[in-house]
Amino acid sequence: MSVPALSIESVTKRYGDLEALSGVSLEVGQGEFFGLLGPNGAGKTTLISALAGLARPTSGRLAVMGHDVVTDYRNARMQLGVVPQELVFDPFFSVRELLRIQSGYFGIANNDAWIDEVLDSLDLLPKAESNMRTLSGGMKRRVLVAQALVHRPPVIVLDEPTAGVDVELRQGLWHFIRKLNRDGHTIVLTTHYLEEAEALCGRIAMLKGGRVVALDATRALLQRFATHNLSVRMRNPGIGVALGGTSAEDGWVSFGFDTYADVEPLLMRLREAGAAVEEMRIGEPDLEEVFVEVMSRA
Ligand SMILES: Nc1ncnc2c1ncn2[C@@H]1O[C@H](COP(=O)(O)OP(=O)(O)OP(=O)(O)O)[C@@H](O)[C@H]1O
Repeated sequence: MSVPALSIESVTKRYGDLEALSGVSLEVGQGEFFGLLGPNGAGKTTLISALAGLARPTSGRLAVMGHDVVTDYRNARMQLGVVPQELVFDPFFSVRELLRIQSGYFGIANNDAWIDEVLDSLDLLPKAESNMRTLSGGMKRRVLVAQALVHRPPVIVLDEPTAGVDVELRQGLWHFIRKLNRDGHTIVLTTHYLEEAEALCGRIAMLKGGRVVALDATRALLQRFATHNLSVRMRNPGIGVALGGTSAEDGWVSFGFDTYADVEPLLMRLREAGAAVEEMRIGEPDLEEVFVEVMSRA
């Protein structure tokens, strides 16, 4: 068995009276595309800071590719690229200078060939000599991604990389990050865009109040919590309600169902009860429903 990309064991982080993380345990395997979801204040950024060695856990243990982030900090940090949420740069450097300085932090000299490759993949080559202060917000975000990659880390953590980013750039970023994942990198993503997490992540952990409240394959989460939905518009919606449906506007009545085999018997019962069906549509479960459900139960 290969060593896990991330191993997080019973991690607690206290800020004074506030417990930002309360015994978080999870493991992320090498090559996974993993989602870390949760409402504001759930502890996602705190967990990422602990992984990057920026916040020391009050108790528990974290390791990146088998290297403990406290006792073997340098090796752990070499294995990890973090794309932070905040856009903070020294405005006086050019993009290339910034990436050279970042390479220096990791003790890498003569990194220009790789820097050019990363800049090219992120469509930043034309801006390589521009000062950071002249870049747009979206370009700055791409520089953050480039910065996280200068030392070729096998594990990449992105903290809300698409917050406030336009559709085109968002798709470009995802294309790039998917490619990194296909090339073997482990990706951990936090996002408030649940559609994005659903499309990208193979497995998801949901955090609330510093605890893991759900942890499973994305597909399993969708199946476990969300039901499909059959909405039927009928002239006599009362019949649908009598059969267990929930009435909405304009004669629409909706029924939850678990598998498609349930649909036909449901339609038959409606027909037998004399319902005059005028229109119908089927809704698939989505991660947003699951998220709302998990958060309300936790
Ligand atoms: N340096 C700090 N000092 C004191 N409290 C902090 C500190 N950093 C975070 N917290 C608190 O810890 C809790 C978790 O915050 P964190 O930023 O990890 O949440 P998050 O899940 O990343 O939220 P968001 O989705 O808003 O980014 C919050 O209540 C926050 O106020």
